[in-house]
Order: sequence, then C-alpha cells, then structure tokens
Amino acid sequence: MLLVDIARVSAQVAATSARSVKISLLAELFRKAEPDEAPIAIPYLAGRLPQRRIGVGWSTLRDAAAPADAPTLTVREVDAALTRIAGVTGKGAQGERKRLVNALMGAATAEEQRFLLGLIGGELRQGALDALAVEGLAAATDAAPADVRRAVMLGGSLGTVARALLAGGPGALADFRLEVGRPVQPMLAHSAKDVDEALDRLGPCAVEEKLDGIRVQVHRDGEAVRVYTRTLDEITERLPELARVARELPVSRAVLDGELIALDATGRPRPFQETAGRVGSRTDVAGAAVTVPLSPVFFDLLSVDGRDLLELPTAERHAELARVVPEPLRVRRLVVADPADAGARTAAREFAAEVLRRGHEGVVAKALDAPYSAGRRGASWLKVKPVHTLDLVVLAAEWGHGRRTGKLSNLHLGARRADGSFAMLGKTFKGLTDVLLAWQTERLRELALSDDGFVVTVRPELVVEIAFDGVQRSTRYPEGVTLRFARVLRYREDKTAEEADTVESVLAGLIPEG
Ligand SMILES: Nc1ncnc2c1ncn2[C@@H]1O[C@H](COP(=O)(O)OP(=O)(O)OP(=O)(O)O)[C@@H](O)[C@H]1O
Repeated sequence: MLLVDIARVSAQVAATSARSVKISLLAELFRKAEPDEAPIAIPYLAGRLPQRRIGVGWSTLRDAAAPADAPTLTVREVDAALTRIAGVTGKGAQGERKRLVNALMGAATAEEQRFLLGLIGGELRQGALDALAVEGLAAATDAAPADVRRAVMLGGSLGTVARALLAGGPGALADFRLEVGRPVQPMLAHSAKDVDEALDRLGPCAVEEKLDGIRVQVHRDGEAVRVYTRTLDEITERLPELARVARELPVSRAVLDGELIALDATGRPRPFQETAGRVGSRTDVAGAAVTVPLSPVFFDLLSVDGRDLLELPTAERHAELARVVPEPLRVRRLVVADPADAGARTAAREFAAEVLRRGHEGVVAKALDAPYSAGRRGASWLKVKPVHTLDLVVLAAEWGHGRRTGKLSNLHLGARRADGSFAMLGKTFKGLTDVLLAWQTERLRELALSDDGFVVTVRPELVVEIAFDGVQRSTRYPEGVTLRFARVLRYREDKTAEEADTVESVLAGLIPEG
C-alpha cells in the first residue's frame, strides 16, 4: 500500500462528518491492505506515530527537500524510515536525523510531504479514529464489530487484532482470549462528585480506598511472573519484590489487577514521585528496592487457575480475590449492600473520610453486579476525589525569566475536543519544582514545532495533571472558560494525548454565575 492511499483517505475521513461515510472509506482501505500494513495504517490515520517519539523537531522539518513528482513511497518504507530516525543516537545524531528526514521527504510528493508534516507535527490527530477503524475493519472482513472490540480489549492492541483479522478472517478473533502472560487493557473509572452521588448512581456497591500509586497487572504462570503497566508495558525486571509476592500466592496461574505504592513505616503514602521513580528506573533495581520498597495492593482478580473471571459480577470476583490474596495485600473496602439504608450511607461517608485521613487520594465505588469491562471507562466504577484534577495536554511553553531563564516554564494547557484537536484553557507555572522544570525543558524541546523567542509551540503529546480550584468564564480562551488557580501536580507519562480530559468534562465543572 502506498502512503498516498492513506494520506487521501485520511483527508476524506476528516472532510466528512457522516460516521457511516467515514466507516466505508476506512473499510475500502482495509480491503486493499496487507495484514502487516494495518498496524501502521491505523495509527497514521489517527495521526499517531507508532514509534511514539522520533526526536525530530521543527528545525529539522522546516526546510524539507523538494518534493518528488510521483507517489512511490510505501507505508512499510515510511515506517522503516521513521524507525531508523527514532533509533539515531550519540554524537552527530542531529545531523544524521536531518539527513534521514531529508531522504524521506525527498521521496515524497507535495501531497505526501504535507501528510508527513501533519503526522510528525501532531496536527492530524483524529480523536475517534480507533473506534471508527474497528467498525471499518468489521465491515471489510464481515466480522461483528462487538467481536472486534472484545478482541482488542483482550489482545491489548488494535494493530495486532487488525493484522490477525485481515490475515485469518473473523474466525481469527476467537484466538483473543484472556491468557496468562498477555496483558489486557485495564478497566477505568468515571468520576462522581461525592460518595452520595456514587451510591445513587451505582446501587449496591463496594467502596474502596483509591491509592495514588501505579496501576499494575500481574500475570503468574507457575514460577513465571510478569508485571505490566496501565499502558501494557512490561516492567517485571524493575520490581523484584512484586514477583516474589506473586509467587507466594496459593495458586498456580492468576491474573491480578492492583496498585503499587510506596508507603512509609506508619502505612501512609510516600510522595508519588518516589513510586514513579522506582517504576521508571532500570538502574540499581536491588538498591532501589531497599530504599523505596513498593507495596502491592490488589483490588481485582481477572483469571485464576485457568478460569476466566471477566464476566463474573464484581462481588464474585472479589470473593475469589479474597480466597487467593491474603488481607494485607488487598485493598480496603466497605460493601454497601443497600444504598437506601441511612446507616450504610453514613458508614460509606465515614469510610471515605478515614481513607483521606490516612493520606490517600479518595475512593473508588464499584457496582457489585458489574463484569470487568477491560479497556473501558465504564459507568460501573466511579472515583471520588476531593481535589479537582484534570489531565491536560501541553500545547506550548514560555521561556522563563529570572531564576528560570533558559528553562521552559509557563505551560499552555489544552483539553481535548471531540474532533481530536485541543482547546487552550489557560497557563500555569505554579507547582513546578526545579527537577520538573529541567525535565520538561528537555522533553518540550524535543517536541518543539516552532519557537518565536517567547513561546515554544510543541507537538501536543505530553499529558500533565493539573490541580485547580474551579472552572470560570473567560473571554480570553477559545471555549470561553479557564481554570482558577491551576497548578502542576505531575506529568502523566502513562497517558497519551487521546486520554486527556475533554472540553466537555471541563465545562461540566463550570461554576454557576452569580
Ligand atoms: N481501589 C482502586 N480501584 C481501581 N483503581 C484504583 C484503585 N486505587 C487506585 N486506583 C487507580 O486509579 C485509577 C483509576 O482512575 P481512572 O480510571 O480515572 O484513571 P486515571 O485517569 O489514571 O486516574 P487518576 O487520574 O484519577 O489517577 C486506576 O488506573 C488505578 O491506577
């Protein structure tokens, strides 16, 4: 398949608002695709680079080579070229990258150059593309869309499923079962304003402590243990203590879901950065495990001794978890069997208050009758946190003054629109430590698209968690709202820009006037 085929379909999909037309355009493209091309074509259509980062900034892109006359570039060639560019390191890397970029651009027509610039510059993002691609794949192969969706959740990635589906037809989807050793996308939560709202929306539920650590999925098969992050990256080697704990459980095979957190001697959480530092670091694992030991706290069991538990209601999965995992390794929870009962409501509110007193983030309430919806932000898990936070995308940053000269400081923050673009909500440099300033300066320079001496515009990719006191009206920003007292809590490298909070969710928090 040629790059130009994708470039054209991408433009056609963006140009129509009719969902059914978008789906048939995609289906037509998939019918022509080789199985191995799908894992490249889908991210390109969504405006994402499969390599995630290629280390190419605006200065490298701006003076691209003269365009080719006729389209000859295949998607495989482009992918191989970008992988090569991403892999360039060491002395002279900048020059070598520039040479490779020029070679790629020189082989592209003007139309393809525009597409590549948009792709590399992050301007082609189409938020809902993955969901449309599922429908398009289903249409192209006569599979049921629900079966494709389920395979993606269990198989971990749309690209893998697309490849299997195009190669083997709908029958190949049956191979995507929950398997020990293959991570599934974790179930996620929606938000509720407070405990009462959560109880009203869920009915009978379990209210659990929400620990501010790192999500882990632990797969045990006999003596073999593998640990995966929320983004399904394997981090087993970095966490010897977790593998040890998992090996001691009285089962031979299991898939567990939980949170990993650094606690102090009294059981209170240590700063989040310490947990994140452990999980992010490959060096001196043994030493780090002694200075910052991490405690696993399990809250779900997805499979045990060959039985797949995903479809079982929460209450039954929790009972299985209690059978397999000893109490100190399980999340604390309070079961509210009847939310209409005033006593039970009071107990739930008190439980949540006590969790906060112990230094944790809040609670997650989970409907007792719901299955485990892998990969979904389902309505059956509701988180309640007293501090308002949003995960926003850094759109640009301003060069600092005084003590911050030479550092990128004031961040321009964006929320996601339905079409995949971002709306700026405001700026902040509050909450940034020296370590964060140094880190973000380096990262943002890699993502830079332009620099006018004051503001560096970046590829919208970095997600930052922002605390704020409220949403208020403002004529200075495109959606007519801004955040009050926005401050940086941390970078969320485990989230992609597609997972950032939406303009819609920000508007829902608007403080009524008057
Ligand atoms: N008891 C719990 N049950 C489920 N998730 C929990 C629990 N305790 C902590 N968590 C964490 O909370 C996250 C669920 O919240 P959510 O689905 O909103 O994801 P998130 O956006 O990463 O959350 P946040 O930004 O609030 O940390 C999980 O990914 C997990 O890491």
